[in-house]
Amino acid sequence: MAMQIFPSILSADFARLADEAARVPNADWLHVDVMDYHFVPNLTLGLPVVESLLKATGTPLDCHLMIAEPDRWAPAYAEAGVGSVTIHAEAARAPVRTLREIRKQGARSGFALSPATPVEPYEDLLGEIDMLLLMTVEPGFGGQSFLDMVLPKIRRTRELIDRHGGEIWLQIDGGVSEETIERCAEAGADTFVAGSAVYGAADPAAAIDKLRALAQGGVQDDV
Ligand SMILES: O=C(CO)[C@@H](O)[C@H](O)COP(=O)(O)O
Repeated sequence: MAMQIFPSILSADFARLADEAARVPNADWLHVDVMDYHFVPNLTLGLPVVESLLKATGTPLDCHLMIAEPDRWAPAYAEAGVGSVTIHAEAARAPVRTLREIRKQGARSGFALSPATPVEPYEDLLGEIDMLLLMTVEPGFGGQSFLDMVLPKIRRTRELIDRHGGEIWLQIDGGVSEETIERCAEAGADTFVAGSAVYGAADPAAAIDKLRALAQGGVQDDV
């Protein structure tokens, strides 16, 4: 299983986003946290900034919509050229329709679960999803501590995905660091969002290489 590292620009300098994207040429994708002060108690950026970032970097964008009305706004991100658009289970009112609309616009469809949201009720949705995101902190802020309680859910989700048989990425987001990434990989995650562990490092590109190697090691140790 290839391990992917997605630096979160939430921990980057928002006044220099193009430069910050260029500091991580070895990133698999760039993770963009869209927050609206309603679904989460924080406000970041929206579609106009994402459109500018698309022009400024060749790295594909993974937009994580932490907003109250994802059904209304998600398709526009896909239409703009974002490679992956993720909506939250707790906010979406018509997830099947919205996930299909994201795919119809040519993007990968992502579905996110906050730490206390169980995965089992969404098993029937797996056919509509290209990436399942398990939050390992409460959504809203970077720099929080990793929630160990999510590890059993990562294992159960890996089992569900393998049983489903599709090519669904299992993404983890929140508190991913050199201390936590091996446990997540061993539990079955293959796609890792890292904000402070990358942009808080003196050399963000080297931090990505280290995280990727640790994640790969977490899987190999388990075999
Ligand atoms: O979605 C979020 C927070 O809601 C994350 O993407 C954070 O930005 C991750 O930051 P670190 O925990 O890695 O610092």
